[in-house]
Amino acid sequence: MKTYLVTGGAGFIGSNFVLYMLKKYNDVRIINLDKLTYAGNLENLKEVENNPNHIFVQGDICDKELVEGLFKKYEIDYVVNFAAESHVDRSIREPEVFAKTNVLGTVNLLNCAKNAWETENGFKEGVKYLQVSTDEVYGSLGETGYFTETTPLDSHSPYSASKAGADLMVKAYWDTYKMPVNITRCSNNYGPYQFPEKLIPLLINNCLNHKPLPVYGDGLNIRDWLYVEDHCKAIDMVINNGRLGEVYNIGGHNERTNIQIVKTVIAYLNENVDKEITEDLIKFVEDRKGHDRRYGIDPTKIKEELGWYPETSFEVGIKKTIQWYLDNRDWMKNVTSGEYQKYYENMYNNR
Ligand SMILES: Cc1cn([C@H]2C[C@H](O)[C@@H](COP(=O)(O)OP(=O)(O)O[C@H]3O[C@H](CO)[C@@H](O)[C@H](O)[C@H]3O)O2)c(=O)[nH]c1=O
Repeated sequence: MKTYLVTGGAGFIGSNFVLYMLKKYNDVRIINLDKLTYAGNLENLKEVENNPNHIFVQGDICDKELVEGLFKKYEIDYVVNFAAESHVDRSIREPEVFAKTNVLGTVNLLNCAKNAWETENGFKEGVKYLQVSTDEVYGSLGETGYFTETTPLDSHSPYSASKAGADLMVKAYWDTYKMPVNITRCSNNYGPYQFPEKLIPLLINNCLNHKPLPVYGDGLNIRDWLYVEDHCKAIDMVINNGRLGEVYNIGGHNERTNIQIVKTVIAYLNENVDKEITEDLIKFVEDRKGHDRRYGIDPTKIKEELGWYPETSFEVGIKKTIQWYLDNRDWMKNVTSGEYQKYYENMYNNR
């Protein structure tokens, strides 16, 4: 039995990872540490609520005593750090919280892991710290070319700067102490349980409520979309087989302009749900400050070294995703109303 400390496991990618791992393996135990900010939701984990291999702990990755306590209480083999403030627009308004959670939180996790895992001759056998990072640390591409693992870091937003800072701390623990680590850098994820501040669920939510669809700038910025389950599969592979100290880029090779995404969502909902959902809802608005023009990942390294490939094409993934939000309208209502958060805060405070 391997024990994982998964941080941010009630958030979008984190909860998908927890569900993926518990479905795939009977012999893993997951300690799920999540602060339950606005973007984390225990509703995402309902399927594993009664699974004895899933232990939920509400708390902050910056809390040294708490994290140290988890290492003392459980024999942790792997740390997978999903916990992060992740929304670029928010980071432009309030950068401090991004520096605190993303950089200092990562340092705290690294340090607690190091203290627990270090032996007289190095590190315990088989342990690993995996940092879940982002392609945004590489900055913005022109019309051609792709990010590879050797592309220099050139982050622009406070969000991506905080993620780059965290990545450099992880690298420092490898370079300085030879602590076993990996860093993964993914492109834009989409799928179930994504908080509707991010483009795709925001579009779905607004369409269903006949609200305008805000498109930043000219709508021609490009993102490389990755179905979240394919990302989870890649992380599992990197934990098990990634070469120590290495970075792996994870991307679906699905580049789309934002306006293409907007039109795809409208077309699906118009055809399947409501004829009043039309392109008239599109509203071009002021551009995001420092808006990166294009992200595109070259996933050759993870494909060649670990045999990873994305299983879900964008055409299939986007339909599955929209349908999931249609089938889970209560989830959308709960996460946007904050009701769920209050309910669970009470529940955990009363334990
Ligand atoms: C929310 C929103 C976004 N946009 C644009 C901005 C971007 O070009 C694109 C996608 O925006 P977002 O969904 O906020 O995602 P983006 O800024 O690319 O960053 C995401 O993808 C990154 C990976 O590339 C992750 O590291 C970030 O945590 C994640 O938030 O859509 C709009 O035009 N209108 C909107 O209302």
